Amino acid sequence: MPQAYQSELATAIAAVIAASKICRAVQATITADSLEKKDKSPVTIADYASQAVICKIILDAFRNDPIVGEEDAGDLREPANQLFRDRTLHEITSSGTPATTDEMLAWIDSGNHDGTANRYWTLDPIDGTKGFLRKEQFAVSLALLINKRIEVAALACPNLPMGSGSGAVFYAVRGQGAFVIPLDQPDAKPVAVKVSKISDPAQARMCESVESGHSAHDQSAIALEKLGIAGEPVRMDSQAKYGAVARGDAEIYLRLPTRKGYEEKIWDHAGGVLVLEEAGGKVTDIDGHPLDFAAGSTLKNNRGVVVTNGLLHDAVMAVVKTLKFE
Ligand SMILES: Nc1ncnc2c1ncn2[C@@H]1O[C@H](COP(=O)(O)O)[C@@H](OP(=O)(O)O)[C@H]1O
Ligand SMILES: [Mg+2]
Ligand SMILES: [Mg+2]
Ligand SMILES: [Mg+2]
Repeated sequence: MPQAYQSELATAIAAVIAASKICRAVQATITADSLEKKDKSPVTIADYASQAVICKIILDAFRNDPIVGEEDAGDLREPANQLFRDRTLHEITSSGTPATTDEMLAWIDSGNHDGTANRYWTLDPIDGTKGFLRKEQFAVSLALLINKRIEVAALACPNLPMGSGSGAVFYAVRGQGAFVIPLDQPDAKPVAVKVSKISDPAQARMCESVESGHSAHDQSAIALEKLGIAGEPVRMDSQAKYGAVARGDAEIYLRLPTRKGYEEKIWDHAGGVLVLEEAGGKVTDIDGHPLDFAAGSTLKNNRGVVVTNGLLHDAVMAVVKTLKFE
């Protein structure tokens, strides 16, 4: 029997690779250049160009598929942002995708679905925009959800070490395992991705967001101490943290709530979660509940995220339950 979702997987991998190349080109040239969105978070020409190109590739292959993307073209349509808009178009066309301004804006806005369909993609065109601006880690994350379950994921981490170079593309289909290929050699033999076998909490390595506004660093420090882990957590932007736990570079990724009422976005997790689970890892919220991807575009039924290699999950949860949050 042919394996399920092979054409979706091939499309997803091609899309995140095409977008990663644009992001890399922009990251090599920008000097802290971003617009501020209404929620005060930054967005760059690369976020927009990545979303445009990925939406185009998905729609060329699966014309009727809804896409729940992080960005929309509202700000780009503002007359005041013409230069920003033109530079975004320039990045897209110079990557080899001919486009008019109207086509570009329409591709970006095709990512405006709300996550209520039976089948849809969710896209984070640049996850970790703050890391991208610091020229550190970021990810391009794409996942296909069917009947509210993640079935296919492609997660490109252009700056993550990979062999002797950098740039890793993780991917997974539910039930088929997780794999990684080098971003610059997509035809290389895929390598199976597996979590580490460490089961002693004191030996574990923990990662968390660089941004203390995205994850409570004071609480994770307490968790480290209670688990008996010496040293500092590794701070890293984006869903590269899911890749790091999936391939055994770390055993724990904590994302602890910093403020009441924040709802995690599905595009910040879907790609990473399937890769992690197919690599043998486990993810829940801080109460030990599974992440609920059936609630629209946010994980509104969950608070925080606890990721482990599976073996350490109970030990980590026992400590997380003693922490104090807003
Ligand atoms: N208060 C908050 N708590 C948790 N995550 C938040 C947050 N405010 C913003 N974020 C999300 O944190 C993501 C980055 O995660 P990390 O800090 O692990 O790199 C951002 O994704 P984008 O960079 O795609 O906007 C954004 O969606
Ligand atoms: Mg953002
Ligand atoms: Mg994100
Ligand atoms: Mg983003």
